[in-house]
Amino acid sequence: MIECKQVTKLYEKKEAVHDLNIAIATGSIFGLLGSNGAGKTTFLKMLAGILEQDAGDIQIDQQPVFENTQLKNRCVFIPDTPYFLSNYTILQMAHFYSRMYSDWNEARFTQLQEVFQLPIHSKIHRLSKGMQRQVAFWLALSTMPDVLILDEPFDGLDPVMRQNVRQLLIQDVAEREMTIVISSHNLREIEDLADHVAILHQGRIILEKELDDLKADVHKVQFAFKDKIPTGLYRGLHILHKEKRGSVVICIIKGNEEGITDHFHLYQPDIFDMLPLTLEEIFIYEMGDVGYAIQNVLD
Ligand SMILES: Nc1ncnc2c1ncn2[C@@H]1O[C@H](COP(=O)(O)OP(=O)(O)OP(=O)(O)O)[C@@H](O)[C@H]1O
Repeated sequence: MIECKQVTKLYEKKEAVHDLNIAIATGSIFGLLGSNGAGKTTFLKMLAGILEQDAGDIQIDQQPVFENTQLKNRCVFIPDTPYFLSNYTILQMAHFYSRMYSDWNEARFTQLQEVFQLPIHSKIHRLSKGMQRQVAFWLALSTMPDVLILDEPFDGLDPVMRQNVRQLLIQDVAEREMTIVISSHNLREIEDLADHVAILHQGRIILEKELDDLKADVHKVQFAFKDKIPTGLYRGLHILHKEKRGSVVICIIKGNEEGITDHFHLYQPDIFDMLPLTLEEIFIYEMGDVGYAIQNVLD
C-alpha cells in the first residue's frame, strides 16, 4: 500500500506539488495524468525516494520512502530519460542490477530477451532512444519489483513494443500483485491500463477516480418524441449536458443505468438509446469548470 499524506514540494519558493493526498492499493495500476509542468515527475521522484518532500508523509507498506535502501530494493523507478552507467553493455548493466537488487531473476532476464530481442553485448548508449527504453523495462522487470514507478514510459516505443510492454506489466500485476504508478500526458495511453486515475494540475489533484466507477456512473442517452417533450421528463435526472439534433435530444446523465432507462420508459419515447460514452467525454462532462485543465491530457 502506498500512502501519501499532505505532500508538498517547493523548488526555491515555488510550489511544484501542493498538499497531495493519494492512497494506492497493492496490486493496482495508478495513472497520474497532467499537462507539462503539472508536477508529475516531482511527485514520482518523491515516491521513488530520490527527492525529499518539504511537508507531508510518503510511505510504502508503512515505511517512509526517502533514501530508504530497503524499499529501494523493492521499488524501481524508470525516469522519462532512463539512466545507464556510461559505456556499459546490456549484459554489464544486468550484472550491475543483479548485485543491486536482491530479487534479481536471471531466468526472467534470459526469458525476456525473446520479447526485447536486443543484442546483450551492445553498448547501451549506442542504442536508439526507444531501444534504451526497452532496456530500462527489461532490467526493471528482471528485478521482480513490488512497485514499479514509470514516468512517461511509452515515449519512444513503437506500437508493437508498447503492446508487448503493456502485456508484461499487466502480467506482473496479475501474477505477482506488483503495483504500478504511471504518469502520462495522455489519457488514451493509459485508460486501458490503469484502474485508478488522478489528474494533477498546477501541483494539485483536481480529479481522482476508479475508472470502472467513472464508467458506471455516467451515461449518454439519445431520445425523441413525435410530439413535444413531456413536462417533467427531466425532473429527478442529474443532467450534465444536453444537446438537440433536430428532433433527437442527446443527454449526458449521471446515475445508474437501470434507473435512467426506467425513468425514460415511463414517458414512452419514440426513440430511446443508451449510447457508448468514451472516457474522454466522461472526464469533460464530469469536470465542468476545470474541464479546460484536462483537455490537454485528452488530446
Ligand atoms: N529542479 C527544478 N528546479 C526548479 N523548478 C523545477 C525543477 N524541476 C521541476 N521544476 C518545476 O516544478 C514544476 C513541476 O515540474 P515537473 O517536472 O514535476 O512537471 P511534470 O508534470 O513532470 O511535467 P512534464 O510533463 O513536462 O514532464 C514546474 O513548474 C517546473 O518548472
